[in-house]
Amino acid sequence: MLPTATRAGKSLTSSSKKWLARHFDDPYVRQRLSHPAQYRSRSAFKLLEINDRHRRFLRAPDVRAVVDLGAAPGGWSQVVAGFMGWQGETRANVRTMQRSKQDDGHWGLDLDAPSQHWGDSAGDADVETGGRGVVIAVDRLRVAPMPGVHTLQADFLAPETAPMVEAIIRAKANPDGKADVILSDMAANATGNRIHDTQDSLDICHAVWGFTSKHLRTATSIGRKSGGVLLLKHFEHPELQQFREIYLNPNFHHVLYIKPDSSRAASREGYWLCSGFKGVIGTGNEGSLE
Ligand SMILES: C[S@@+](CC[C@H](N)C(=O)[O-])C[C@H]1O[C@@H](n2cnc3c(N)ncnc32)[C@H](O)[C@@H]1O
Repeated sequence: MLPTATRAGKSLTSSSKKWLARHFDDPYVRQRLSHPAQYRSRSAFKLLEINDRHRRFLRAPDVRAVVDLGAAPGGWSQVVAGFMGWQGETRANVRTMQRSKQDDGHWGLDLDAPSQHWGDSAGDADVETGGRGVVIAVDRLRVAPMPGVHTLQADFLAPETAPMVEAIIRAKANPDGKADVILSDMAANATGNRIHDTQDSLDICHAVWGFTSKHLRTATSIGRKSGGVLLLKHFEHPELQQFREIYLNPNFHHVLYIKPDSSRAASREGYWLCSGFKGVIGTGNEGSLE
């Protein structure tokens, strides 16, 4: 069935109509809408593809703390929580999704509902099955609760956010305040101005790197040479390439550029999959596994 927005096409501008036509023609959007996991976003397929093709870093049984930055509406968090053995949607969420699906046929989530800053799914756990570890989902937008995922609605570029994320990691049975995997799918709204958009992407990459240098577990502490993984979205540009050379290449055993098939060809986005974190001297996160 066509989404309500499409059925109400008369009130849309021609560019919105074109966007909707492209959107619902997209095989990954179709896959999302029919997939039994009810992924909240098309982006979920990017993470599944990256994980399947490259080292299956999310499947390692020693992964017990994952930070998902730019998590809304929650597709990546769903994928990770699934790998950690968390299953199901909270009953309240299923109701919200069913209602929203009827209402807008789009994301399937009520993003305007009141925010749950320190969301703990335990109270809604009647449809979930228990997994191991925790996913911490951070976004400026609300991420509706799901089993195994703790949500924080905050701007990651604000200085007070990183300490809040660290506090959640510590509170969730990781007293060292460190995560095994850090994912960032954060992207500022594109303006079309190349200089502006490049600067936004650089700002995000710097903020994520600042957090990673202090809070990603090292390969040494995990005991695996490929342990300690950062997946970082960025926009392709020579300045971003420089960022990679200065901050990522020296501090990880492997850094791989990935443009998933599921990423739209017209988009300048790409991902760096960085594995085997060596630790950074002077951040309190030293150590290497040579
Ligand atoms: C492509 S979407 C992420 C999709 C998500 N990975 C999923 O699978 O559902 C990018 C997200 O980054 C978020 N974002 C952008 N800048 C941010 C910031 N400074 N702090 C927090 N979130 C941010 C946006 O709100 C948006 O939800």
